[in-house]
Amino acid sequence: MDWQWKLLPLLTLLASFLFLYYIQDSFKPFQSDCSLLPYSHYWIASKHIVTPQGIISGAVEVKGGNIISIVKDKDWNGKSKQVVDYGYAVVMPGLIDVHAHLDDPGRAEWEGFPSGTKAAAAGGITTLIDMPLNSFPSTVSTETLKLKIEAAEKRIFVDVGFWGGLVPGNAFNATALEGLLNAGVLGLKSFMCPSGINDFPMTDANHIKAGLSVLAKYRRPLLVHSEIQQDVESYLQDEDGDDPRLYSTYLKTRPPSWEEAAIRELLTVTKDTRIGGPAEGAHLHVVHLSDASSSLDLIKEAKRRGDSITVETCPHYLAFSAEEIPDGDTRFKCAPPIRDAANKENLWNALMEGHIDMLSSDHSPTVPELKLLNDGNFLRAWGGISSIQFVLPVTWSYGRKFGVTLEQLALWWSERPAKLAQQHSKSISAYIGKRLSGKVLATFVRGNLVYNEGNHAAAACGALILAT
Ligand SMILES: NC(=O)N[C@H]1NC(=O)NC1=O
Ligand SMILES: [Zn+2]
Ligand SMILES: [Zn+2]
Repeated sequence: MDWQWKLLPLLTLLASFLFLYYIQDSFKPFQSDCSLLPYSHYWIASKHIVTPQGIISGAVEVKGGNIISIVKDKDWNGKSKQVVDYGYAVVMPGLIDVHAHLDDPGRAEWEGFPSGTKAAAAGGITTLIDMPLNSFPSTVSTETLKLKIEAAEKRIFVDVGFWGGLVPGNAFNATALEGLLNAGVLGLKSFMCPSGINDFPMTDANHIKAGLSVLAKYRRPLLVHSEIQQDVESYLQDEDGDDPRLYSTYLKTRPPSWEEAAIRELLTVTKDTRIGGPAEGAHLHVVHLSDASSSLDLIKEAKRRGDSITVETCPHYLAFSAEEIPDGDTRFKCAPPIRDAANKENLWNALMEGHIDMLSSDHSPTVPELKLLNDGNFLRAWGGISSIQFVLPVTWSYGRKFGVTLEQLALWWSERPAKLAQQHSKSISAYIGKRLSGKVLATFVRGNLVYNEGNHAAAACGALILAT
């Protein structure tokens, strides 16, 4: 049913132009607030087009919202055609961000659907999957998903899908979970430590096991924030202990052993996802891995054993290191925390070697007041980094030292995330590649030029992506 649903807006568009199509030639300009381009049939030309068969010089033909052909220079004559020529700038698949917190409804002043999806478009992201927490209420039931959908409708500039929340209140209620999955969430997300959001309590291995058995039937993934509190006392210490304005004070409160403990616990459950196991068909995805040592080793071992498990990390763990975070600069506070430079290097190595499967933003903004920028108290400030607009240039800039290729960017940011969310990337974006450090020039979503050098399309024409 999925493809039919996606075709619907396309058909509407086609139907309205059908009459004109027959009396005019196919290059007839069309007027749509959805796109900054006045054509629905055109070619995107570039010397660097990232395709599954490697990088080519040529053009991508787009018609009625779909890519209908990709041609190499030698087979193409651009004359008398509608061409958007990006020269040496890179044309590549749009990014799919599987981990973003848009806080609409309920906390739209942190980030709303319009602002968040415009920032995504400016960053080359053409699809984002919204996390079930930080909005109010949290997305944990069919009713609360409906509120999300209502808040998003006609207000999104890129495509948006939703993860549902797995919480103690629904974990043992298969009917409730099935209702949520039937209503269209692409999978579920849970926390193994306090989430910082009151109506999103944490789950333990029993909740997760129960959730996975329902997800197995739907063949949809469970995403887990994998940290378990180890030493509550050090976590709670504050003024009486070390200086809360020092990043090192915060770092000590969330050691790698938290991640390791959570992943160790998760692996007791993921063994059920092996072929022939009781939860075959379910998949577990570890979000925002920060610890590149024991935690990563455990995941590698589970993959070798045949568990259905993947792992992501985020640009902030690849770009920053604990040593360089200035005192009181709580913009860098996130959980799990940014660790030392050696760990960052190991995360890059793991990514390059294929042990980390994909990247996501974990875009988790809030209002400046809750970041406590004046106090600079790392222990009390909101944990979460606002980043959605910058992830592609950041990955490219910091990855060059490690020899990152454009194909790898497409693998980590488009292909693997698409597989996790069971989406097929249809969209394309262009950004300046090798000669500069990487800047998104333009973003196309379903054939619409939604972002072009600082300008956004007038209308919010992103599609809602609901699982069927
Ligand atoms: N609630 C929420 O967004 N938490 C996120 N922030 C962060 O830094 N890590 C998270 O899991
Ligand atoms: Zn998290
Ligand atoms: Zn998150």
